[in-house]
Amino acid sequence: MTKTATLVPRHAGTAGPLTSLAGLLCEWLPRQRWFAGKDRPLTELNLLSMTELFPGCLHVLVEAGDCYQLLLGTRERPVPHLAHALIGRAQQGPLAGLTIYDALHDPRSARFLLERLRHPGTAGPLRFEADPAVRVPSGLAPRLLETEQSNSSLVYGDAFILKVFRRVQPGVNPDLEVPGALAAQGCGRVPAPVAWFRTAYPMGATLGVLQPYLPNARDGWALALRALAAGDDFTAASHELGEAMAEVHLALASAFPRGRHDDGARTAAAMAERLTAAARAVPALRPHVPGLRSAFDALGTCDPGPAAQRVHGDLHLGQVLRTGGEWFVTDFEGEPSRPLAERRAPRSPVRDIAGMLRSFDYAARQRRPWSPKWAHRCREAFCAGYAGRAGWDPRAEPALLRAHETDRAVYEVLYEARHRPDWLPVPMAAIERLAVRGG
Ligand SMILES: Nc1ncnc2c1ncn2[C@@H]1O[C@H](COP(=O)(O)OP(=O)(O)O)[C@@H](O)[C@H]1O
Ligand SMILES: O=P(O)(O)O[C@H]1O[C@H](CO)[C@@H](O[C@H]2O[C@H](CO)[C@@H](O)[C@H](O)[C@H]2O)[C@H](O)[C@H]1O
Repeated sequence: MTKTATLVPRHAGTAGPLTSLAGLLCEWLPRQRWFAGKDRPLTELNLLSMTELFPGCLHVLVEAGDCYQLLLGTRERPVPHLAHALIGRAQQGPLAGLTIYDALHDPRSARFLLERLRHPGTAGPLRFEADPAVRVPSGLAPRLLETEQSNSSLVYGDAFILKVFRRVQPGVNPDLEVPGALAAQGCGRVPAPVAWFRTAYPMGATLGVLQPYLPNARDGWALALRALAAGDDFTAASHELGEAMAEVHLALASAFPRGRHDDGARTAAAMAERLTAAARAVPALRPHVPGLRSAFDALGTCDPGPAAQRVHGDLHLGQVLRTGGEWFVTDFEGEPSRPLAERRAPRSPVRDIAGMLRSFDYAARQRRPWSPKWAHRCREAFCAGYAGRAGWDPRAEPALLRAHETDRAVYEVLYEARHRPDWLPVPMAAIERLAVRGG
């Protein structure tokens, strides 16, 4: 399928005139939801690699603060049905005269990409691999998910979903590593990878993962909002979610080496450091810093809870899917802004529990007037479900839970300030509450 694979050596593509590829990308990248460097104008980027994946589709890695993966469709003439995916028309450089699109929006390119995954092999520095035990049929119709995402996902015939990582870091991506390891443990709560692709240049890194698609699934966020709007109880679902998370934590603890019990003082110092960095970026946090710090300091004296282990790392209601009366857990990438080594390190499982508890609060705050009792009931049910399976009750050590919830709320403040400033009041309300209680 792949005819040629051209690796363009590291090459400084300064923005300059907006009609070069680099110039077009400097305009286009900051408009993408998954682009992290929105805080300042993008004036320069480096083209790290460019590989022809198939005729009319280039695989590109660019350095623009971080390394980003792009699939660029090139056409001789504008294509009206791809107008929404237009990057622009290059007037200089190797692509001069071509109209360039985000190829993931183009069904033709998306079909070719699936073909590549169905046939393991290489294309320049790219390597396509697959689980030989799973048969992926050809000709499945692609559709690009339009949900708010940190990456881009293509669904093929409602049978498989391909996540194309946008921000690429060296090393194996946990979203390939963890589901693979959990499948080997027989954990049925996480869809197992069936094919994936990586690059060897300019670093060894995972680029995308194909998994079975869970048909007719609704994510926990949509289900929680629906329950809230209808005045329905969500405690039974929350209880089952707690059980499911405990199962996933147990499987993670068997699949990966465990760490020691968290050293409270060290964890508190790391949390305080994240708070300092967040307060530097978000002035609204600054008055609360002393109160929030005292929530962390309590870690020095409270029970450390369960030993550190691999965790999900960015758990919230949007990461869990329900279908056939069961919960499934997705997206093991961790917090996208953190370095990969940190995301792969053993952490306290309380981190995940805190993430989900914060998510009940986020959901409750979508209703007017907001519904703290609803969130409280969900928290209790989730913790009870977790305790029943894991043998450890997250409510046993309130200071531990509060410190992790505070750390998570600080992350959320930074996340919202960068990506969705309109949402900032949601984690800020929690910050105000946690700072007072912590103080
Ligand atoms: N195996 C799956 N089956 C069905 N839907 C899925 C599956 N995996 C992910 N999704 C959905 O795809 C969307 C994006 O997935 P996610 O892993 O959260 O991406 P990102 O890391 O880019 O935010 C979410 O709406 C999620 O619910
Ligand atoms: O893109 P990801 O799913 O990997 O996660 C990032 O985006 C999430 C929002 O889409 C963000 O989650 C926050 O908002 C949710 C509601 O939209 C809420 O349920 C979560 O509790 C809250 O943290 C997540 O933090 C971020 O990493």
